Formats: sequence, C-alpha cells, structure tokens
Amino acid sequence: MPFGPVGGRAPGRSVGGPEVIDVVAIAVEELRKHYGPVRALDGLSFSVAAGEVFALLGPNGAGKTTAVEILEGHRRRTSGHVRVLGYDPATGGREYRERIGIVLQEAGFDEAFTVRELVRFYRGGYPRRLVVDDVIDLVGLGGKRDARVQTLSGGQRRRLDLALGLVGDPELLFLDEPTTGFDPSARRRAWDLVETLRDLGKTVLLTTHYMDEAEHLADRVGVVVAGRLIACGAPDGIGGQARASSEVAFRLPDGVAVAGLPDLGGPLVAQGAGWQVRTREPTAALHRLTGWALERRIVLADLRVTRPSLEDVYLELIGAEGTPDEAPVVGTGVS
Ligand SMILES: Nc1ncnc2c1ncn2[C@@H]1O[C@H](COP(=O)(O)OP(=O)(O)OP(=O)(O)O)[C@@H](O)[C@H]1O
Repeated sequence: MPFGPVGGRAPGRSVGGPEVIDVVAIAVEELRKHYGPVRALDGLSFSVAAGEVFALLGPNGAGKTTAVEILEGHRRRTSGHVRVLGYDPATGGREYRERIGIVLQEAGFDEAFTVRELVRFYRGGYPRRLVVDDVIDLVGLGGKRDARVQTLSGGQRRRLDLALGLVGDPELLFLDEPTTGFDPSARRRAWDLVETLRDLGKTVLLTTHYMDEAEHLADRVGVVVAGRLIACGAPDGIGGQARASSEVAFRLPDGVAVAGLPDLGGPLVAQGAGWQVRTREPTAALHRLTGWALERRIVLADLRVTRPSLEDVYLELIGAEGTPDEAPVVGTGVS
C-alpha cells in the first residue's frame, strides 16, 4: 500500500532517536460512492495516524458523512480501498465495531431511560469498558445521572451521545459535528474532552463546520469538496495550498494623506483609526509600504501582518472549487 508516514502528534514518535514510522489508523484510497447518478465520493484519499485528531471539513453535501459512514462500516462503498485499525470496515464485523466509538449527530434514544441506565446499557455491548459514572462525569453530565433522557436539553443530549461513544473505551472515535447546538461553555468542555482523548492516545476523526473547532482540536484537517480531498495539512499550514490573503494593517500619522501611498497589492480599507489591505503578497506589500514610510521619515503606528485564519483559507479553497452543496452527477446510474 502506498501509505507513507503521516503527520500529527502520534504517540510514541521519537525525535532524534531511531526513525519511527507512524502507525496508520485510517487509510482511504480512491474511495468512491455513487448513489445512482450522484457521485457522493469521487476518488477520496487520505490517511490518519494512530493518536491523531483529524478533522474532515467541507461544504454541505461534500461527502463527509458518506465517507465517515463507510469508515464506520455502516455504508458500502462503490469502489476503493479502506483500512481502519487494520480492518476493512465492510467485513470487520463485531470485532471491528468493538474497537471503535461512534458519536452520531442525532442518535435516537429510548426517552424513558435515565442517563445512567442508558450508558450502562450501551456499556454491556463492549468487552472493554469504562466505569459508567466516570464516563458520565467525563462528559459533564454528573448532575443529570438520574434524569430521564426526555428531560435533557439538546446540548445535554449531545453530551450523552459522547458518553455512549466513549463507554466502550474505543481506540478510534468518530465524532460527527460533536458540538453543534452546544452553548459556548459546553463547547469548551467538549474540546477539553477531545484533548483528554488525544492525551490518552485515542485516534479521533471528526467532522465539523466550525473552523475554530478544527483549528483548536485537529492535528490535521482535510478539506473535501465534491467527494474529493482538495487540501490536507496542519490547520495553520494549509494556507500555502490556498494562497489565501494576509492582512497588512497600520495607522498613518495625522496630516499624512492615504492617497499618497504606493500600490500595496489590494484596495485600502479604513479600519478604526487606521488602514488595512488584504494581499496574497504580504512581503512585497510590506516592502513597498515601509520603503515609502522610511523615505518620508513617517512612523507607521500599529504596523502588523496577520496571516489568514483557517476560515479564510477554507473559504478560499472551497470558493476556488465552486459548486458547494452539489455532488457531481455521472451520466449512468452506477450504485
Ligand atoms: N442515501 C442517499 N441517497 C442518495 N444520495 C445521497 C444519499 N446520502 C447522501 N447522498 C448525496 O451524497 C452527497 C454527499 O452527502 P453527505 O451527506 O455525505 O455530505 P456531507 O458532506 O456530510 O454534508 P453535510 O455537511 O450537509 O452533513 C450529497 O449530494 C447527498 O445529497
């Protein structure tokens, strides 16, 4: 298989010692899924190292859920190669499912169960298990142990989803939009929890529409558009693949007119008491700006360059690819 070492903060990787090849937890190559004429996945390839937190990003309809469901073993692929923890999810059966945890966007629960009863019930399905009350505490539902599911708020239900995904002590956790509907503090707690899981050496594959979440949690992100991976790398490193614009900002002294400035590679926009320009060539813009200022002995207050955020990069990437929310359609009905 052509999967080499992959990035991320995998445990057990030594720096300066003997070379350690990361263990690949997830390997996906040329994955295709056709629903009739719709190509939901159209040659998707990526790999995730053991111990890595990997985020799949992409617009609605890009194919993320389809990919994750194939990896979970819940959906059949049309073609391509998939290996997760050494198993083919399509044939791994119970043995495979016991080693993974799945947190769905909307799991259906029996509303009459209490939190503790439900977690205990799910725990019964796994050979490796965590202590019921520990898991409930871990997801911050300690105060709701004996509450019936029907009385939980939307955010509390999502935390219960998390508890059910964790109770089998999985090596790999699939998190589908884990914090949708969470209030800001519940979101922070969920992030802390994912970080705890990483510290425990778990591999996490998450999908999210929140760029700050991916930036905060993921070792690497993969951007999927129309069923293909169009960019992949560390959240602060994929900018180079998008050539998203940096922002150069500064203030001019009183009496200096903005009209006299050289071309900085983009339109100047007033920002509070100062000015900013967005440019893909921040080095050149800075050179022209500071050269101009030095020649005139002008001091530029608050001069700063801000690199593009993951959101800027993401929007640039999916904008360049176009047609979000639409999978490509083929002429023939292959499924
Ligand atoms: N069971 C199905 N039958 C037919 N088409 C489907 C089916 N499931 C998904 N699709 C189509 O496949 C494409 C990918 O859908 P998918 O749900 O995987 O996207 P997604 O990236 O998870 O989107 P979102 O961010 O909205 O959850 C879409 O065009 C969708 O309409």
